[in-house]
Amino acid sequence: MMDITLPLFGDSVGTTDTSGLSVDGLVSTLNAATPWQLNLPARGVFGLTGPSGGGKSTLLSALAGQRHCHGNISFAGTVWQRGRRALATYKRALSLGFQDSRLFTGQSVSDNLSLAQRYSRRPLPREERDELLRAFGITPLLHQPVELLSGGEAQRVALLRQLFHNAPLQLFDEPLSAVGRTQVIRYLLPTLRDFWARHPALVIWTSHDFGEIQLLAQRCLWMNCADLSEPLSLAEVARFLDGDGMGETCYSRIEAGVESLRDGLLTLDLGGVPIYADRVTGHYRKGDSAAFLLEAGDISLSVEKPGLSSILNCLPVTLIGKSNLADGRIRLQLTAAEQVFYADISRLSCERLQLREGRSYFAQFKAGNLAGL
Ligand SMILES: Nc1ncnc2c1ncn2[C@@H]1O[C@H](COP(=O)(O)OP(=O)(O)OP(=O)(O)O)[C@@H](O)[C@H]1O
Repeated sequence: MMDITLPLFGDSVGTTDTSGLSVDGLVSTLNAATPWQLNLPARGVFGLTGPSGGGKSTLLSALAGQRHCHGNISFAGTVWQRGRRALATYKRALSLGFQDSRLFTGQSVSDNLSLAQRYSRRPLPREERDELLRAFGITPLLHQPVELLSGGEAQRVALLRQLFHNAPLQLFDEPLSAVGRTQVIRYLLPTLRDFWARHPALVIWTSHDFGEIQLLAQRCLWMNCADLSEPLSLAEVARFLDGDGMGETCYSRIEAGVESLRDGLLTLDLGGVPIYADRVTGHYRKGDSAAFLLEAGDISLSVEKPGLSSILNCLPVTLIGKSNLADGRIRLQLTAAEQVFYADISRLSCERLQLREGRSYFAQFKAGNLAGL
């Protein structure tokens, strides 16, 4: 995974004036009927999701030059593919990470990471590498042969290897699918967000876990039956996922302004209402915008303002929609501060509270239920 950018085939066809990623009429064995078109800026995190077998991995390997295809690809002003002529993978300024980690066997964790750093054109300072090793829980594993790592450990090392390489285009193919969800949402995703804020790159993050994408990306590509969408809003993709039956656990993504962070307790401002999150590990400054996930099952609703409670968060909301879930519960669509989110409650609660669309209620949730901060 060397990070060398060269004009392709000499100066005659080598450069374009596009600074980001430009894909035009790209065809692999999978998508003759729907050539891929894609234009992304040089910086930003984009999700990529869609049904299994839709072609996501094929697209990533085509971008990396690891899959036979024809069409045009350029990145940062350099042509990577024109027609059937393609620049070798190692000459593209990218890294590609796989679900099955693909670490270099016969070497230790430390050897794998050192190699990525040696071939990086944007190497990280020592202190930052040490901090990432700690955040990813890799420090105690540094001298282990990679063959002895568990699936989740190997994925964390592989992801770290990509961060150490720090390429301008970073492609990820379900890189955290074997890592426990709590570790991913509470520690790894906030660390990644901090990392790309410090080291901007174009990142394409493929996952079946839409929660991961909601926490990392502002926009998302949808791939179904080899048909690639343009970058869509997260709300648009959430609608596809609902239609596809993939969204079993319903998370809402909410953004709020940072007020303060003291002793792991983060105070946020959501439309003038203070919201609290505890056990927060990311770096936040007053005035930042912070995004978090709230699971629909973690919200309770009251008709009247609740009294003093150990549940720190109490948000005035308006009910804008109700739908029946297959398991008998009711999914409520709520709005506050011009943001929409969901709460799942029992049918009995819905009847007892006599919930009506257009009316105002109080949504309560614990400080520990705000995930991803
Ligand atoms: N090397 C290959 N040879 C032949 N067919 C392949 C090969 N790799 C993938 N395919 C097929 O291409 C289609 C798209 O596969 P791909 O792995 O790109 O989908 P995906 O969206 O990444 O799926 P998933 O979400 O399950 O990882 C599938 O029907 C798959 O069986």
